[in-house]
Amino acid sequence: MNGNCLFSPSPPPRLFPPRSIPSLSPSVYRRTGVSDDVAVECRNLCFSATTRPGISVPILRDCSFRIPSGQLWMLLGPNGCGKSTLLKILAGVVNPTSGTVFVEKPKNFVFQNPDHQVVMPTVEADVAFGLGKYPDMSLEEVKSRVITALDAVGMRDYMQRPIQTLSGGQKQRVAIAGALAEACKVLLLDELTTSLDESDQLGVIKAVKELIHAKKGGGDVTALWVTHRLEELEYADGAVYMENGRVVRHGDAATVLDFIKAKQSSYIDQIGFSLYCHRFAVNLSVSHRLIQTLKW
Ligand SMILES: Nc1ncnc2c1ncn2[C@@H]1O[C@H](COP(=O)(O)OP(=O)(O)OP(=O)(O)O)[C@@H](O)[C@H]1O
Repeated sequence: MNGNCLFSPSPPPRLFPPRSIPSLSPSVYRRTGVSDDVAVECRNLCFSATTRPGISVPILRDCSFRIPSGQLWMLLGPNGCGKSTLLKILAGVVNPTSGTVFVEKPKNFVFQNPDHQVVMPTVEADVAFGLGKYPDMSLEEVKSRVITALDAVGMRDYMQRPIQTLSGGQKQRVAIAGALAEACKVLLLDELTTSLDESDQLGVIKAVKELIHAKKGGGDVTALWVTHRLEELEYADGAVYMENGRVVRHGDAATVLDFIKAKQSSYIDQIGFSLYCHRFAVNLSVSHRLIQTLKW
């Protein structure tokens, strides 16, 4: 590899959102009272959006949970329950209305669509791109970080590949490697597998799980993964389940999965009972009409 191909002396202007995100309001993003083995913690977090006519609409209501360091957690819930809003608050892109948030730094946000995040012509240059903000870093250090990060996501053999020749899942892994190269401690991953085929979905989720459990890429990495797919819970250590802006359950993945399945089956039972009642009523009405007709 030719390390000199990684950078021009001054990095090109950034067209896309940075991978490392500055916190908006330090007063709500603090570690006060959070133990050292916790990577993410929210306490009584609320967020309301103000609509055009000036009406305040509650989106997140009193959300509290904590994620231990070095674990992969999933954030689940029905459409519109507030998952993306919560992730944006954790990323520091949106400020909460009240409550406190702690997210270990450096933290990185990986977007749903990798094309919004992979910006350079080759895999190697893309993973190195974020390191351009450390002008004193030697090329050897850059090279070593790029190799370690690509190794962590199983993409080392693709180092010289043009980005446009990669599949969606491979691009996701390159985006994750870019975050790891910057030695991030917390990865915030927004529905990465939504647009991927089944093998790419598994490839990305396994890469994240392996890097967390193998502690590759240097130190403990913690990930929070937003998903709609219940089957992805199988790969998680823990989960947060939301409904209507509230955290309804959080804890180990198996317990949260059991809770969601129980909810689903009670919902199916309710529908079944309603259908049964409906059919019974229809049958009754038909029988009644039949009797009337026969009488006539
Ligand atoms: N700035 C805003 N103004 C008004 N309403 C908003 C705003 N941001 C989010 N919402 C509303 O808040 C609710 C939660 O949105 P959010 O995108 O966080 O949900 P989600 O769980 O990520 O949904 P999905 O699973 O469909 O992606 C939605 O009803 C959304 O319309």
